[in-house]
Amino acid sequence: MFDSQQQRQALSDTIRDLHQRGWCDGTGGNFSLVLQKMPLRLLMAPSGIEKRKIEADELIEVDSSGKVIQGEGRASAETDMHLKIIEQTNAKAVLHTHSITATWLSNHYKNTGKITIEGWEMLKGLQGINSHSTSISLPILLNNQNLAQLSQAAGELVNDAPYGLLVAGHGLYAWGESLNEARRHVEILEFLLELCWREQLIGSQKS
Ligand SMILES: CSCCC(=O)C(=O)COP(=O)(O)O
Ligand SMILES: [Zn+2]
Repeated sequence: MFDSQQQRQALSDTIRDLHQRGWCDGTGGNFSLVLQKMPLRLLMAPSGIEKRKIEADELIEVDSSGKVIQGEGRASAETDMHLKIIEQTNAKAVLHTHSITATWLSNHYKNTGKITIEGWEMLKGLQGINSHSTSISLPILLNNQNLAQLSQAAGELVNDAPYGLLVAGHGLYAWGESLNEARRHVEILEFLLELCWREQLIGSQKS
């Protein structure tokens, strides 16, 4: 079992790595790790912090109502989304990225409410998938600055979602039963979205 300092280090390392991938530029994205389930204690990046240089001691602890219980700064504007996903699934970590690919595709497909992805070997990186011959539907929610409404809408979808969902014109939420699993799911989903985007680009060049 990791102690709290190791968890801080693991989460801040993950955030900086995701920044290096170009998936949370500037202050974009937010990230959480469950320290304790009952009562809930969530380790999170504070609101408005640059993800490029976040350090372990800058992370804050948040309770089940989104109140900061340890550390400096405000809770993320999107804390409700993290709380809802953790409340409704077995997630121990939620990673929210703002890649160009997820931002563009979620906007492009927002009227269909989902992106269907099928047939790729990399699908097997998602927990529970054992064959390329499968199909996932990544739900897309319309963006909403009212986080109570956005998280309620997310709550209706998370149990059928493939460890991820998109918010239109905004980004990806991915989760897992450990920080490692959540990170793998971000990498897999971002990879699959990148394939969709490149297919779109090739398609639009042909026509
Ligand atoms: C330029 S980031 C806009 C806000 C956002 O979508 C995000 O993920 C970061 O919000 P936070 O309050 O966690 O800084
Ligand atoms: Zn965001």
